[in-house]
Amino acid sequence: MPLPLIKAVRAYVVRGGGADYHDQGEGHWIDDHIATPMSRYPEYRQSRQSFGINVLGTLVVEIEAVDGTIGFAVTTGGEPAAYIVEKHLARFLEGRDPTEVEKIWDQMYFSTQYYGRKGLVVNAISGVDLALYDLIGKLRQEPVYALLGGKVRDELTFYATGARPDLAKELGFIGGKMPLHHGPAEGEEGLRKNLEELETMRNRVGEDFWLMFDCWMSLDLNYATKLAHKAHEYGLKWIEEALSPDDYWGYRDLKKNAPPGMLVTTGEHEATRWGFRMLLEMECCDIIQPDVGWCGGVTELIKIANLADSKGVMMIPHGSSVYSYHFVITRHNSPFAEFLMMAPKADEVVPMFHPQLIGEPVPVNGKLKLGDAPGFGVELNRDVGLHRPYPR
Ligand SMILES: C[C@H](O)[C@H](O)CC(=O)C(=O)O
Ligand SMILES: [Mg+2]
Repeated sequence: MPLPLIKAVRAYVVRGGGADYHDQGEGHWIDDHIATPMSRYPEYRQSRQSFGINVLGTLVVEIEAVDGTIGFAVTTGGEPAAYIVEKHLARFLEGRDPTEVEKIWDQMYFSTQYYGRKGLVVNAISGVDLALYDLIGKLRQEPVYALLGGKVRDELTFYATGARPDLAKELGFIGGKMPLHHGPAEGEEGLRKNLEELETMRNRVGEDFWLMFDCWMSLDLNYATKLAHKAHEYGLKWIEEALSPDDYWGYRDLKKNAPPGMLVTTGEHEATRWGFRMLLEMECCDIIQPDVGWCGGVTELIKIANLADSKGVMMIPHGSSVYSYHFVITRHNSPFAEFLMMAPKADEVVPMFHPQLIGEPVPVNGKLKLGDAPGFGVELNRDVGLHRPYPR
């Protein structure tokens, strides 16, 4: 039976937490002297908010069908992304059949290609695509994982990202990914401190628990190679996003020169099948980490995941809560998932996209069974101060 046509697309902006998970209060581990490409400037070293990491805020996209059913999604991009959704992308959806996902994606991408391709525009496209999947699921009364071919395993298994892998172990996660705190501009002393932190955590968690470093694009090839070799002594499982996302050549060389057994991972700031094709064909990494809210949405992630699968590369999406859980549960090359610890001290499991999602599931003992609620299985919290800057 044909689904009701799309009546309206609306884009809202929300401040504080949620999809823009770096928009946190003072004292949160996620904003405490984390190495970034801006760490070369001492005045921007202590806080990522100081250089504007949270300047955009959260984007909420709603798509309403003529029967009143609403699909929605949250991602980042804030007001500029809301402008793109309302003024440019909405025309490719309103009046159309919601199941035309491929054609809608194609039209959104190619109509914006002259100013888009990556970053903010693909972020906005991702938000629309996720809301469209949520709408189709809600109209068909099926969870998104069922639309994607169904579960290949009963439950999700998680590692945790946060400043306290030792506590993550107690909470039942299979591993802990810690932020790197000191970049190349902090010299040998910074390198020593990075290694001391790793050693401390290794001593606390024992030999077998996975420990990883998230370098958030902050290093150069020499530093990353040196860090990888020194960290090997403490059993570092992977080195993540060590270099600029544009430095495919650097990633290729880092992977070639990494110590045996240590994985090189990247991709959370990469977008589309073409960006990931570069990473895969140049053999830049062992795990690709697309963020489904940034890389082009589910429609594009299907293509990215298939490319990775054909190369025998794992695809472990970056964060993004329910939007990645529904995908990961359907893929053999995504054997585990990331959980981002949003508690300020990384000492308890709290919903990743709080306060924007109602009913957001969280891992218990590092595991999660997905329910069968339609769409992505969550509702939008309308009490978070939704602001629609560009009503039509
Ligand atoms: C901890 C990282 O710096 C960043 O905030 C999150 C991230 O890159 C990840 O979860 O991966
Ligand atoms: Mg990361």
